[in-house]
Formats: sequence, structure tokens, C-alpha cells
Amino acid sequence: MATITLNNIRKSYGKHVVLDNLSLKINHGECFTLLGPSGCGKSVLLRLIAGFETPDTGTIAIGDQVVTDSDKGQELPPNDRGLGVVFQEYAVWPHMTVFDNIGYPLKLQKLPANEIKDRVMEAVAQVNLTGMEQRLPSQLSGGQQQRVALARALIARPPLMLLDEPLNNLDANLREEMRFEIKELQRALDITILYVTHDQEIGLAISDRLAIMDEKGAIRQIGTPEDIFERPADDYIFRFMGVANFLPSLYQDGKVKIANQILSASSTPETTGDWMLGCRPSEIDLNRDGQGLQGLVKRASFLGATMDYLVDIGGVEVRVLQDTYEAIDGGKLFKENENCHVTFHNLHWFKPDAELLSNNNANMVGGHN
Ligand SMILES: Nc1ncnc2c1ncn2[C@@H]1O[C@H](COP(=O)(O)OP(=O)(O)OP(=O)(O)O)[C@@H](O)[C@H]1O
Repeated sequence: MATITLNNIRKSYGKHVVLDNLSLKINHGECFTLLGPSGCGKSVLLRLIAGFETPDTGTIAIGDQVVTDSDKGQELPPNDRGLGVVFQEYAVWPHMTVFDNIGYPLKLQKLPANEIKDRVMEAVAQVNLTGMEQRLPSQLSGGQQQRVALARALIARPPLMLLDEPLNNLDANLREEMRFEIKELQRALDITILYVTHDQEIGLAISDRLAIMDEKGAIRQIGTPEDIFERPADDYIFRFMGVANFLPSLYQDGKVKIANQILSASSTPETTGDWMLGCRPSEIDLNRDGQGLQGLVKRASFLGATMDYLVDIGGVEVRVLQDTYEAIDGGKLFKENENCHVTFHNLHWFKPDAELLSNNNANMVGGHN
């Protein structure tokens, strides 16, 4: 079974502790993503699993086999771990054509030439490089080289693939296409994929489960894309997964107050006291019917299909995104300096810890990208 089990991993470089006390289990046949900001330790974790680096403490098992045991000083060499690996540097062999680069793992397995040819041509088509089989890497763009590396890793059909930002050099269309392709291949071949990225959209699109890491290399939440997006464990996750509004709120006597106005809310916090209301810009509505909190439109930007508003609610600024055509149809298009009322849907309540307060001077925090 192509599972990965990490137990109590610590990795430091000099005094810099990148990962500490990290444990994680990745199931057979799942596409699991490590998602976190740049520099949080995702690639280091992947290199430890691949066997290119040694942890200070902890064990790593692939299936039933312990491949790294730092207490016993045991390390299985990378080549014996049964992994397909694509790293950011997408090293392709410069002296070999695209065909030879991709077919190399099969040549090592000494497969017959006609089978190699069929499988290479299939892989070439999967990564959209048909017609370029005889080119050298120097005659390819960065994104094309990245696809060669991906095809070369996939062709050997390893039970477990480690992919470190394998799509980051591709343009938006191709990236979208390739992420579906990776997901399809993973399902069709029943392989396990551990995918590393700082891009939330890719993480949500391809994963069965994700682990969200913070700047300190700690895992904050593990869950399905829906869990992470709809039920964030804390304000860090909520902020990391997209543009977020945070509104200081007081819950008292069964009522929620924001900027001294009473909010009639579909959900309330668990206990009385100060809270932060987290809400996505697309989950806020503006109206002229007097429903919700009173506000003033400070900025109205037409972005084509969406309207992007900045609304002041008694000194608290919130970002609101509305579907332009729905707004036109419903007579709810607003201009700058117009009064409005604001309702909120899908509320998230967070305890206002020091980190949230310090990040929250503008009440609005953008998702990392
Ligand atoms: N060989 C090394 N020596 C010293 N420090 C290192 C080494 N490799 C990584 N680091 C440090 O470990 C931290 C984590 O690096 P890592 O490459 O895992 O980040 P990442 O989360 O993959 O980021 P990105 O998304 O930018 O690739 C960084 O602060 C980096 O500087």
C-alpha cells in the first residue's frame, strides 16, 4: 500500500528549526496537498520523504516499510523508495530529446522498444507536447520542460508521486488543464500523490485532503477542500484561503453588535464577549430595503462580471463582491458615496487573538498567493 506515515519529524538547519514534532498520515490512493506560504517548509518535508535529506528526529514509513529512522540512523536511498518525483527545478537531461527524456525510466526497466514508443507517445499527448518529441530541452520553454519532467515521472507509473509545484511555470490555461490531467491519472492508476503548493486554487481543485501549514512549519488543519474552505479551524486558515473581512463584534444578552449596531445574524458566537466576524466578500449583500447594518459605499469598481465595493460600516471597512448582472436585475447597483444596508451570509466567528488584531487594522486581509 502506498501510504506515507510521518512520525514526530524535526528538521533544522543550524539554529533555524524548519519543522518540529510533525506527524502526518497520507492514505493510499489519495491526492494529498501540503499548502502553505512560501518558505514554510513544504519542500523540505518532501525532500525528507524522498530521502534527499535526513531529519533530526522521527521516522518516515512508506507502506509498511520504515524508510527513515533517525534514532537508528537508518536511511533507504531515494532510488529504492519507489517514488516518482517532480521538483520545482524540473531537471531534465539537456543532451536527450523529449522522447528519450520521457522514455528513460522505461528503458531502465528494459521494456521492448515498441512498448516504450507507445507509452512515450501516450505520455507526450497527456502533457500536450505532441510534435516536439525530437526537440532538445534547450529548444523548449520553461513550462514545456516542466511538462517533460512530469511525463517522465508519470510514465513509470510509480505507486507514489511527490510533486513540488510542478505546474508553476505553466500559463493559466495549461495549468488548469494539467491539474485535471494529474487528478485523472491519479484516479485511473490508483496512485497516491503528495502535492506541494502555495496556490489555494490548485490545492482545492486537486486534493482529496489538504494540510494547511503556517509560517512556522506547523500544520494548522487537515481536511477535505470543503472542510478547509467552509469550516476553517481558525482565522489563519480563513485568511489564507482567500480575501477575508474581519469585523470586530460584541456578543452580549443574546445580541451581536457591530459598530454599535445590532446585527440580526443566522448564527451567533458560542459565548458572550468580544469576537471577530469573518465573512468573504462574495457572501455579503447590499440593499436599499433597510435590512442589516447601515453603511456607506466608499468605493465602487466595475470589474466586468463583478462589482467590487468598499463599504464603511461605522468606521469598519468591508470588501463586498457582487455579481454585476444580478445587481442590475435586482436594482442593486450602488454608486460611490451612496448609503446602503448590509447583510451577511455564512458567518464565521473567531476569537480575536493578538495575531488577528495586529493583522486587522484594515479589517480586511487578502489571501496569500
Ligand atoms: N539546505 C538548506 N539550508 C538552510 N536552510 C534551508 C535549506 N533548505 C531550506 N531551508 C530553509 O527552510 C525553510 C523552508 O524552505 P522550503 O523550501 O521547504 O519552503 P517552501 O515552503 O517549500 O517554500 P516555497 O513555496 O517558496 O517553495 C526556508 O526558510 C529555507 O530558507
